[in-house]
Amino acid sequence: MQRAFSGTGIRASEEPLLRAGQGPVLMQRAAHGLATEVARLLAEQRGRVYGARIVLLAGPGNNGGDALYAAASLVRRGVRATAVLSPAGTHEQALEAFRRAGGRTCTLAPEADAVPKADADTGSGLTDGDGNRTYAAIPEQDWLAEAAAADVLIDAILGTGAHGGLRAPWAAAVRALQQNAAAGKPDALVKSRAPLIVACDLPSGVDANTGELHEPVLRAALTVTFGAAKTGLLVPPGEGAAGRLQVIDIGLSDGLEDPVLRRLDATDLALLLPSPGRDDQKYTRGVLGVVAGSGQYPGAAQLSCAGALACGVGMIRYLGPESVGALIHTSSPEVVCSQGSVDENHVQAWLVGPGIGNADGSEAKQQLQRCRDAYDSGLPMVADAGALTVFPARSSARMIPHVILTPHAGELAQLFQRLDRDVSRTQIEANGMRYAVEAAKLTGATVLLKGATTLVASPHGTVFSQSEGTPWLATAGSGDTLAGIIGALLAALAAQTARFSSVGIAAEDRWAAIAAAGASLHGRAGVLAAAGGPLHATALATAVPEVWRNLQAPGPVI
Ligand SMILES: NC(=O)C1=CN([C@@H]2O[C@H](COP(=O)(O)OP(=O)(O)OC[C@H]3O[C@@H](n4cnc5c(N)ncnc54)[C@H](OP(=O)(O)O)[C@@H]3O)[C@@H](O)[C@H]2O)[C@@H](O)CC1
Ligand SMILES: [K+]
Repeated sequence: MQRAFSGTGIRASEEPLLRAGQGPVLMQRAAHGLATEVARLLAEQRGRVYGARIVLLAGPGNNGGDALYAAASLVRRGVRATAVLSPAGTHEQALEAFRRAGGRTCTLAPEADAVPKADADTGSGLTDGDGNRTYAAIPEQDWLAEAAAADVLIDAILGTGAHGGLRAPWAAAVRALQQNAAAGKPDALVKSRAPLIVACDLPSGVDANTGELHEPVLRAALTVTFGAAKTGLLVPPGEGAAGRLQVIDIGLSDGLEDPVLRRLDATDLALLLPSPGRDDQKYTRGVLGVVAGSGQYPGAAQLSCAGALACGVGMIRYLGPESVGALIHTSSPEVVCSQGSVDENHVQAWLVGPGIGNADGSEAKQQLQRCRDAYDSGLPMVADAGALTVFPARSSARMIPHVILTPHAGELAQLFQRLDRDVSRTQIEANGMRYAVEAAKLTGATVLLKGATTLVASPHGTVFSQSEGTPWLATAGSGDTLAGIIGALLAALAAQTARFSSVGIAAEDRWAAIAAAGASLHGRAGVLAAAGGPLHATALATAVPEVWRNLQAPGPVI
C-alpha cells in the first residue's frame, strides 16, 4: 500500500533531524536519488548518460540546492548542465559544488517581464554570481535555446517551502518555456523531442498538501520526491502534473505521523478480493440486490449486472421494469429478475441508481421508492447516478459509512447544492480531495469521487486514491460497470473485517477500502480491455476476471 503525507507533515518529520545537524546529509541523499533517476532517464532516452544536456531551474531554497548537487554529479559523468538561477539567491554550497564540477549558470533578471531579454553591458541579466568570471556563465537570452535543446529539464524552483504560485520572474520564465514548447521552437526540428521534464520533489506550483495547481505549472514526465509521497502528488489535479512518481528514501520514516491518504496496490487487492471457501454456497458468498435501469436506460442495468457478475458475486437479485428484466435475462441469464419490493428480497448489499432515469412516470417513481427502501434497510449500499438525486436528503448527523455515494464532479456539485453549500464543478475539479472529504463529513456517507484519479473519502476522515485507469474509460456505461463491481465486493466483503485488518485497514474504514478496491479493479480492467486503443463499456466486465487472475498474492518468505 502506498501512503502519502502532507508537505507540512513531511517538513515536521524533518525538524528533529535538522536540529541534530542532519540537514546536509538529507540533502545529499535527496540529490543522489535525483541524480540516479535523471541518469536512468537519460540512459533510457539516449542509450548513454555521457554527452547528454540538461537544464535546471534552481529556485532560492533547498529545492534548488537538491538539484544543483544532483546536477554537479551528472556533470562529473559527462553531462552538459546549465542552471538558471533565482535573483532572490541560491543555496550557496550547492551552487559552489555545481560550478566547481563545471556547470554553467545564468541568473534571471528580477523584473517580471525579463524573459528572455538581457543586457550584459548593464548587468541586468547576465551574472556569474561571484563577479570575477571564474566560472562559466551564459547570456540570459541563450537559456531558452539551451532548454529547448536539452534532453532533460529539471524543475527545482519550489519544493515544500512554496507559498502559492510562482512569482516573477519565475512565472514569466515558465510561461516562456511553455510558449516555446507549444510553438515547437526553437529546436524541435533539430531534436526529435522536447526535453523530458523532471520535477524535483514536486512540480513547482503544485500544492503539496492538496494537489491544487497554481499556474503556470510545468507538467513533469517524472517527479522524484524525497522522504515520502506528498498527498498533492497522488490526488487530482496535482497527480496529472507530476507524471510518474519515484519516492527516494532519505530516512524520514520514523518521524512520520499517520498518512493523510492511502493507495491500494496489486498485493493489497490480491489479499482483499474475496475467494470462495470449500463450504461456501451462493448465499454465503454474497447476494447483491440491484435497482437499476428504466425503459429509457435499460443498458445501465445490464452493465451494472455484468460488472457485478464479473466479480464472482454469489447471486444477483434484480428489481425493475419487466422489459429491462427481459433484456438482462438475454445477456445474463443467471440474474434473478423480478418486479418485487426491497422487503421481499433477502440480500447482503444493494446497488441502486444506474439508469433509473429522472422521468415522472410511475415506473421511475417505483424505482426511486425501491432506492429509498434499500437505504432504509440499513444494509450496505452503493448509490450511483439517479439515486444521487435523493441521497442524502439532508446532512446526516450520524455516520452511514456503509452507504457509498459515487458521484462525478458535476453530481457532487449538485449534491452540495441540495445540502445548501454553493460549490461549483470547477471548484471540485481544482481540489477534489477537499470536497470529497467535506462531502463525506456532511453526509456521513462514504464518497467516491470519480475521475482520472478516483478519490474515496470516509466520514471518519480516511482517504484512498486510485489511479490505475486509462482516459479511454471516460465512456458511456463505464460508471454503471464500476457501480456493479463495487456492489459485488460490498455484498461479499462487508462482513469480513479480518481480511481488512490483515492489510492494516481498520474495520470502520473497510467501506472506503471496498470502494477503492472496486475503483482499482475497474481501472485495471480498463487498461487491459483498451490495450492502448479504444474501449467500450461492455468489454470492461469481460476483462475483470483476467485482471483478478493476474493479481499475485505474496508468497511465503523463505
Ligand atoms: N528540509 C530538509 O531537511 C530537506 C529539504 N529538502 C528539499 O528542500 C525543499 C524545501 O526547501 P525550502 O524549505 O528551502 O523551501 P523551497 O521549496 O526550496 O523554497 C523556499 C524558497 O522559495 C521562496 N518561495 C516560496 N514561495 C514562492 C513562490 N510562490 N514564488 C517564488 N518563490 C517562492 C521562499 O521565499 P519566501 O516565501 O520565504 O519569501 C524561499 O526562498 C524540499 O522540497 C526538498 O526539495 C531535501 O533536500 C531533503 C532535506
Ligand atoms: K520543484
